[in-house]
Amino acid sequence: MASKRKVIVTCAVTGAIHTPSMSKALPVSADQIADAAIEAAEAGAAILHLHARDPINGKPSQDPELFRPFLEKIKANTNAVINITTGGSPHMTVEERMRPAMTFKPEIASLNMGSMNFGLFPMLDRFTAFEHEWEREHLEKSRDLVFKNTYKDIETILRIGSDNGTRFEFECYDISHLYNLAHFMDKGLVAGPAFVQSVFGILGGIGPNPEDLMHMRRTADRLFGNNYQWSILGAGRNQIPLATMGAAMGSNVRVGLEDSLWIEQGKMASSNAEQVSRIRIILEALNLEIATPDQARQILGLKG
Ligand SMILES: C[C@H](N)CC(=O)CC(=O)O
Ligand SMILES: [Zn+2]
Repeated sequence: MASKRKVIVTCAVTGAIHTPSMSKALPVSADQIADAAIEAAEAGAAILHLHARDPINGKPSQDPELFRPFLEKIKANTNAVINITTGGSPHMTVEERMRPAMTFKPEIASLNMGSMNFGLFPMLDRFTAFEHEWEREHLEKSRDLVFKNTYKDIETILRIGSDNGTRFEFECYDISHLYNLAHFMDKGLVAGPAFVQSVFGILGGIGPNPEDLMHMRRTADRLFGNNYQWSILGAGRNQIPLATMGAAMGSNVRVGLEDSLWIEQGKMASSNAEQVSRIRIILEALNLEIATPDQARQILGLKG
């Protein structure tokens, strides 16, 4: 009997989009981030995508010394693959964003495959009470915010990565980002299989509709053939439905409170692990199997 397809589950534990006043489940301190990540790994996440926050007010930070304590605790308690953000927060410079990946040389780092408007302000319709002033500003300022990752920025990050043996989770928020990735593959700066994380439902990028998924898949197949591993990230309420549709089409999946605070329509998730468990039940019901961290390393060609 043919073995079941192994699906790589990524959990994005805290991110830099949501703010502490939006959900009590959002991990902020190093211990909270570590414990949430370990729980998510125990629930089935093979890859842990990590950002850091100021422990006092929860503001996103790329200070390597804020990453160090939770990285040590996570590595002491799981063999999950560590994926460190280079996106940081859209309000940061490229130099600032690169610091933790350069310091810790992780197996994987995220890489946004282009510049874009990054519309977070629609969340102001849903969330109105904020403990810290920066939280409202963070959303308000996104009306006039461009997340910058030029071809020069991307090439710089790719070269640093290859020097450190770090491979990338290529965040593709739109079709043009797939062409940017193809450009760098043609230039020999990206060795396959490329781990393509297609992002759906962030204002400024592609929408969260089944046709958008199909178009991303069709384009990626044409550009990369089978020299890529596809993964689905649905923002907000689209997280579980799009991950389900993607997995049925052959993709890997990403969940976590960075991308969505919800577990279902109108119900907030109590933890990252709850989202991992929910998608695991669905994947196993689809007769698929969860990839272990070492299987994910093998599939993605990671340094281990
Ligand atoms: C939509 C996600 N925030 C994509 C992301 O995780 C970016 C990064 O950290 O580099
Ligand atoms: Zn991220």
